[in-house]
Amino acid sequence: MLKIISGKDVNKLDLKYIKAKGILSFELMEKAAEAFCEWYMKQFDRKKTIAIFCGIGNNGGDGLAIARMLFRQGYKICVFLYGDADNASSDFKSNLRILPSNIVTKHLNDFDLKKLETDIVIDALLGVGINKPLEGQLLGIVQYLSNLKAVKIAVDVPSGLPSDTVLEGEAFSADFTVSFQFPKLSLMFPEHGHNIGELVILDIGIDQSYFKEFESKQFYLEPEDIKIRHKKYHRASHKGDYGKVMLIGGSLGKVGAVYMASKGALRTGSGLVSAFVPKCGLNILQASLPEVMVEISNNEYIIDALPENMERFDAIGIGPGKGTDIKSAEVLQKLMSRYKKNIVIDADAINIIAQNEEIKDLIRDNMILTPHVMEFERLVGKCIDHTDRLKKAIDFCAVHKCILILKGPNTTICMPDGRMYFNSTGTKYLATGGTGDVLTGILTSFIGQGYSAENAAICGVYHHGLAGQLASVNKLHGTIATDIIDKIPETFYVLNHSAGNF
Ligand SMILES: NC(=O)C1=CN([C@@H]2O[C@H](COP(=O)(O)OP(=O)(O)OC[C@H]3O[C@@H](n4cnc5c(N)ncnc54)[C@H](OP(=O)(O)O)[C@@H]3O)[C@@H](O)[C@H]2O)[C@H](O)CC1
Ligand SMILES: [K+]
Repeated sequence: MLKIISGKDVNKLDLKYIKAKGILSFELMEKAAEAFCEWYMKQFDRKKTIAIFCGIGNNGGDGLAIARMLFRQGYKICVFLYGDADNASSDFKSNLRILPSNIVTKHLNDFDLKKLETDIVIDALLGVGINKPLEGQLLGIVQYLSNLKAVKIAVDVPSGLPSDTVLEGEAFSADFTVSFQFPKLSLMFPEHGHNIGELVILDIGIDQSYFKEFESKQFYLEPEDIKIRHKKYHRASHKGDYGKVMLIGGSLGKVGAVYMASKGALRTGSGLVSAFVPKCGLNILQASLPEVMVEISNNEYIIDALPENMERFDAIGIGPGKGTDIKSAEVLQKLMSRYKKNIVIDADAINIIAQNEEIKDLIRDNMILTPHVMEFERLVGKCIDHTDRLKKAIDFCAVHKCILILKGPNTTICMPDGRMYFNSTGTKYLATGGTGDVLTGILTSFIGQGYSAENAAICGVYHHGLAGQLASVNKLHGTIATDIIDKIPETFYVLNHSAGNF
């Protein structure tokens, strides 16, 4: 996994690395630019015209190195400079000196942006060195470029975006943000979704040992982190090894939620999946999902009791489609006080907890809660912004000793000791009804298979995001939750047969 350190530490990290390797900072910039160009050349052909906008710091230096390299590869480049080159960083100056003289280079003081025609905009105006909100001429440039009809690519971070906090004012709006070595924390924030576009992280060779001295409990998940957590099965494994789980949920008109959670558990590999639903769910589930064993509560429409002998299950997931009525609340309370193994708590079960302090006090270290942002704010109160939200999430886990999975772009797994894992899979197409129910099924299944709650959370969130990516390749906004379920098995195959990020 990649450690996420603060923007102000990037410089120190670079120094440490170049000193240890006996290389120049210029050479590290070359590596960053090479990595960028390798990515760029896979995405775009040489017919497209490129305008590269460079500030006078090292982000601008990256831009100049990228301009040189792409030009040498036959791309059509024009460079636009902003700022006084006399005050530029030394690596910027070095790169300006060796910029091929036949690249058209203009200064933004002498150029009317309205005359700009380009297919691609590469933003290398400001990186992690930003120290105040954008204003004046630079703000105008960034606003103009953000609204341009072109493909917009931000180098490291969209110019104007602080690396660790929520944006004040405005920043560049990119279609792609290509960040070096690790994602800067602010690239994980939902507030910045329209600034970042698609996020790409490029390795520039600074391995994790160099990150050790930088204090951070925040990490970005990589495929290897998932593979090493996968449980190994052997040829004589039997269904008992794959776990016996139960999903509790459903109410009149919402039986589909339990269907999706149960099928999600089956597709993740559970040996035996049972569902506990109100009477109205019996025929629906039996007919639509014959692999699932169905047990029913006495009431026709809501869950008003718990299954007998719950300890026969290795894990229980509760919430999908459950409803928030008083009877359901009582059932949740009983489950949380009596069941001693792991419980995954989702959807209406979270809404019940939000309304009832007594039930909230029952949250313990064997529980995983999976709220989306709105459910989370019902639990802890309104949050000012994502910085505040993450802080409250960590405080919540510390108090209740539970794991909390905050769903959204880069779904975040928060641990009681303050660690946070940001997911690297997922897609905007996951934002559709029922996908949370699928996640509940996946998580419950992993725990039932013997994964620790932490490993289940890490693997579950990752596989769920990857299934969403695979399902949406051709379906885009038409992707629905059941498409995602069908792709779960393929995520194991993809993960085991490919290297690198998805
Ligand atoms: N390991 C890596 O990830 C590598 C990253 N690289 C790239 O380097 C940048 C960071 O470069 P740095 O020189 O530290 O900073 P910037 O280029 O972002 O900007 C510094 C200049 O910007 C001025 N500044 C700051 N805020 C503003 C503002 N609001 N308006 C205008 N100007 C601003 C600042 O001037 P001051 O006088 O105010 O200090 C600087 O002139 C990183 O993001 C990567 O792109 C390297 O390539 C190596 C590897
Ligand atoms: K930038």
